[in-house]
Amino acid sequence: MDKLKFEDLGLSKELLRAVEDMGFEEPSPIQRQAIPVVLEGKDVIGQAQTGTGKTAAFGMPVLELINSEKVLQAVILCPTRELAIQVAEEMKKLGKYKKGIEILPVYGGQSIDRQIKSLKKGVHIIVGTPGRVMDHINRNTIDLSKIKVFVLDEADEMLDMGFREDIEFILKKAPVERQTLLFSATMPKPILELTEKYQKNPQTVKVVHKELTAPKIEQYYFEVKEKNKLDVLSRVIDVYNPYQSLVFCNTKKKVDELVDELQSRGYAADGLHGDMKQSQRDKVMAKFRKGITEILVATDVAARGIDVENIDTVFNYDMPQDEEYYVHRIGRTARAGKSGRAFTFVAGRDFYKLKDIQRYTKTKIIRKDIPTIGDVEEIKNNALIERIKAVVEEGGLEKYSSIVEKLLDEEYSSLDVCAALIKMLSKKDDRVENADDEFDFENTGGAPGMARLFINIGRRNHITPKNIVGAIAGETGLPGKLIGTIDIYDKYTFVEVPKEYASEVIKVMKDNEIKGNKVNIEPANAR
Ligand SMILES: Nc1ncnc2c1ncn2[C@@H]1O[C@H](COP(=O)(O)OP(=O)(O)OP(=O)(O)O)[C@@H](O)[C@H]1O
Ligand SMILES: [Mg+2]
Repeated sequence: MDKLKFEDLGLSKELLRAVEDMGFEEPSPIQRQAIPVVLEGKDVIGQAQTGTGKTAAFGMPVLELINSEKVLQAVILCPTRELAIQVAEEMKKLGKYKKGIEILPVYGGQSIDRQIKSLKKGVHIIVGTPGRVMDHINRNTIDLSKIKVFVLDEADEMLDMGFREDIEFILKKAPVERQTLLFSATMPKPILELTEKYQKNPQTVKVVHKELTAPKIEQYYFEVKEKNKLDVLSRVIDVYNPYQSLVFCNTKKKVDELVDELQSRGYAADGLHGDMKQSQRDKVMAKFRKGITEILVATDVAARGIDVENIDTVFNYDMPQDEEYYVHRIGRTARAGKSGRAFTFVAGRDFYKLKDIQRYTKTKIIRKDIPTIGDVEEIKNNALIERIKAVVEEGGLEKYSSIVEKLLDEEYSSLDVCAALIKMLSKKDDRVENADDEFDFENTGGAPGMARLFINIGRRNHITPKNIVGAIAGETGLPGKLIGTIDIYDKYTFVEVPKEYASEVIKVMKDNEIKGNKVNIEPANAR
């Protein structure tokens, strides 16, 4: 069975040529198994891991099942607009040599008039989202009476409660003798029971694996506190240096916030969610596909089906709501035989969900230590050393030598001069100075609700408790009465501040000055 080539699957030479153009050397297992069954005219439930070519597994036989008569013969439904666009693109590539076959993506947010114009010209296959397809049915601009084949990509998602009514409405408009194909990486039982209703003697084509997730994804988790997620994300990105990554949040608001924060830290990040205008969504996707955007922060709108070649890392910044979503989210990496990594942030009660996910996917998600500031620095230093070496190797430095000589004449050592230059260089892209995730304010010995902080002020000649409270209040905007100093010793003091402000106080006061004395501040239990 595994020896079957594209030529053995009963496909026309037009499709074989297209597949060759696309660089597919041999069919993937789901393609080997599903294509002949669909060509035989059977209904199919196709399940195979993410990134294993399910699109072509239904796309190729769909293209073979239709003829050039100018009527709508196939409908492919997808849960999101981005996926509809992508699947239509792949279908167009596959159908490149099938002359006179028109394929049209039909999705919300795009001018309906323009779609109607295109539909009027005669279209053989539409790839659409349920809402917009329904809209066209109601306007009589789509006629399903000649439909031969119907595909639900991401079938479980499409048949989930949210989409079911729309799907049923659409399916009822198609002839009963049509073929119905369902594809997804996940097929939860309740959905399988439902398929009876929509299919006739469906044949299940399941590429069996022990685990549900794609095999080449290394799966890790970090134990984090909610408030430290941003710093942990920055550190992990700095240390692992992903080529392109996808970061999943559970809400649109969180996506917007995280994008702002990442951008202000200097990362090439962008966001994608359902509240954005379609033109904006299209721009974001185009920039991400081109590799201009390195980090795409998204809601689950990007979880299913999206195929971007260079995503090597997926972050579950928020724990996915259900097990299936974990599978689809991390499946945005390690596609078509490549490898990838998935990092899941586990905060508090998420731990129980993590266990459920592992049970469902039959995989082990391995705990990883959060990179320390030291790790980040080491990586950055190494990168800097490499950069400097490369510049030295490149040569052409004569022009700058005279400046160095001038400095050396002034009795600075060459070591001092170099160190100063490196300091100037690395200040530019220092994104993690404020990282604070190591702080634990639970056992600082403060009064209830308060965190006890240790402050070292060096030579604190004329510093009084009032000075300290005043400085902290002034710098942080925290009401002075909330801050209680405990004791001033020779060179250090303890301060108590409300726990929820403690990390902010440390951030703001660190490397600050009180009466001309440098402040060093940390939780009392960190010493
Ligand atoms: N036979 C093949 N050989 C090489 N690459 C292939 C082959 N078939 C498909 N691909 C490529 O593999 C990638 C993943 O395919 P596709 O998007 O169809 O996966 P999928 O199984 O639908 O995944 P998901 O469950 O995430 O939707 C695409 O870039 C596709 O072009
Ligand atoms: Mg797919």
